[in-house]
Amino acid sequence: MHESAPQNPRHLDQPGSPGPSPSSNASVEGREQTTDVSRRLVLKSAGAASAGVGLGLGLAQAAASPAAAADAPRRQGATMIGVPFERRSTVRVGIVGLGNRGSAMTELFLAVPGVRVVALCDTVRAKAEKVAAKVRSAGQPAPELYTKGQDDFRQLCGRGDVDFVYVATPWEWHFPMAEAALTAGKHVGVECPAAMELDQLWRLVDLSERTRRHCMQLENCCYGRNEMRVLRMAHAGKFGELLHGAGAYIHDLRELMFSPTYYEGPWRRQWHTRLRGDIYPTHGFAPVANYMDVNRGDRAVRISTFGSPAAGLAAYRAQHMPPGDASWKETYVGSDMSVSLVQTARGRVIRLEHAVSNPHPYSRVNALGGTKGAFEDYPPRIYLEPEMSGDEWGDFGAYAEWDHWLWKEHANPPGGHGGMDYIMIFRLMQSMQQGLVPDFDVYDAATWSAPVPLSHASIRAKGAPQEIPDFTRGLWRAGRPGVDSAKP
Ligand SMILES: NC(=O)c1ccc[n+]([C@@H]2O[C@H](COP(=O)([O-])OP(=O)(O)OC[C@H]3O[C@@H](n4cnc5c(N)ncnc54)[C@H](O)[C@@H]3O)[C@@H](O)[C@H]2O)c1
Repeated sequence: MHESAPQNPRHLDQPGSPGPSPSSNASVEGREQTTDVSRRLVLKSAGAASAGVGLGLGLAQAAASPAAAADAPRRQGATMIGVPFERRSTVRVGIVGLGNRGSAMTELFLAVPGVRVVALCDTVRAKAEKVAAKVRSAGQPAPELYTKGQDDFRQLCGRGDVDFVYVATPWEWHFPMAEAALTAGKHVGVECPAAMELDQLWRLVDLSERTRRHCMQLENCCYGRNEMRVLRMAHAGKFGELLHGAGAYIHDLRELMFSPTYYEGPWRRQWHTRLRGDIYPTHGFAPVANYMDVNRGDRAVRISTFGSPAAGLAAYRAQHMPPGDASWKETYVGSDMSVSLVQTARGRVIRLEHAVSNPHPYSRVNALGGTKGAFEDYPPRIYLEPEMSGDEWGDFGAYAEWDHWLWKEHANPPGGHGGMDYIMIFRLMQSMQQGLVPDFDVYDAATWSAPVPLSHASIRAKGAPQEIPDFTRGLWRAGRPGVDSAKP
């Protein structure tokens, strides 16, 4: 079974490397540790508890509250909101991590006109050579390879001829790699999630502001055809006043997580020995955050999470793994199903779910509701007044006129996940070539990833709400374009 699941192009995967986290104390032996992860986030959120951005507070009251901004570390540079890329006819890309994801995404970078893949990095030389062959067969010069160990990505980041670094490595590497790219003066796009700890998210915000380089969460689901259509309809008022939404990552990854060959080592499974909550929130959270203009007129202010027992991975191991397999040393603490509720400054509610360890058909839920109707995905269905009535869902296919211009222009995009990967890369490269403001920025990356540490902290605190920091430091109130872009 291949996680990218070409059988169903809408399935999203997570592809890994062994080795302990460079930045956490997580135990490979499996005992959950009260690591820096939970300590740091509890410290941060305790301060924000006085934020006054409470349940049901209206926008005006929320806006009047100084506490979220007060909780933020001191700004070290001007905001990156609304900052355009420097215009360049050719974008020169360096790619770090050439496993399942990095290798497939290289093909998409190569498919966009005006993009050159100039450097590749992976600790496994054979993987770099394989992807280099793809670059050459696309007619581009042989890329430089960086395969001399776990820190060679720093050399790639330091090259003078790289404009953009794409990071597709195990989660524990996302932060150090994004940090290195920004520090070297490069724009960086990071796979999901952007970082695993709250202080790392703040550090990315600070670094992006200081270096004047964009740090972006490459959340491909924001570019799904359904998501973009719902986004446009929501912004046009078709659902009325938006009230609630839901997003999820429900994907049975047991076979892949125990496969000796699919990921580069057991990194993906080992995160289940460290954190209890929603360790992969962005696929579900980001599209709904876009519908609700989070960081563009609304703000995610707090999260409460409850987690079920962790039983699925141990049950799978008992059935499939031979005695003596290294996995028998692991203790899984991650909740098989974690359910989070996020409240926004305008009082809206977003439900997030994460479940990857039990039998269940794939779903990102992707739901939205307002005063005039509702949408639910998997399968897509819509209920809008006055078109529908009598408790009968309507045909979402009938609303194709609401497709985003990117989908109207690229009806059959290449690549996996139904084409949204390509649409995202095309749009990002277009923004860099034309000198546009990116559709999403470091504030979105930090907000969408914040449930990783905060859901863990909430579960440990018996579901107690954890304040989500205002990474914009007060600038979330102004409306501005995002993924719902105008055609340039
Ligand atoms: N957005 C999506 O739809 C999507 C889909 C799949 C994977 N992902 C993300 O992509 C990332 C990679 O997943 P994957 O399935 O490709 O995993 P993988 O294990 O197949 O690939 C990771 C690669 O990183 C390399 N690597 C590890 N440490 C490194 C280091 N220090 N320097 C250089 N290279 C290093 C490994 O050798 C491996 O080739 C993860 O963050 C995952 O969540 C996102």
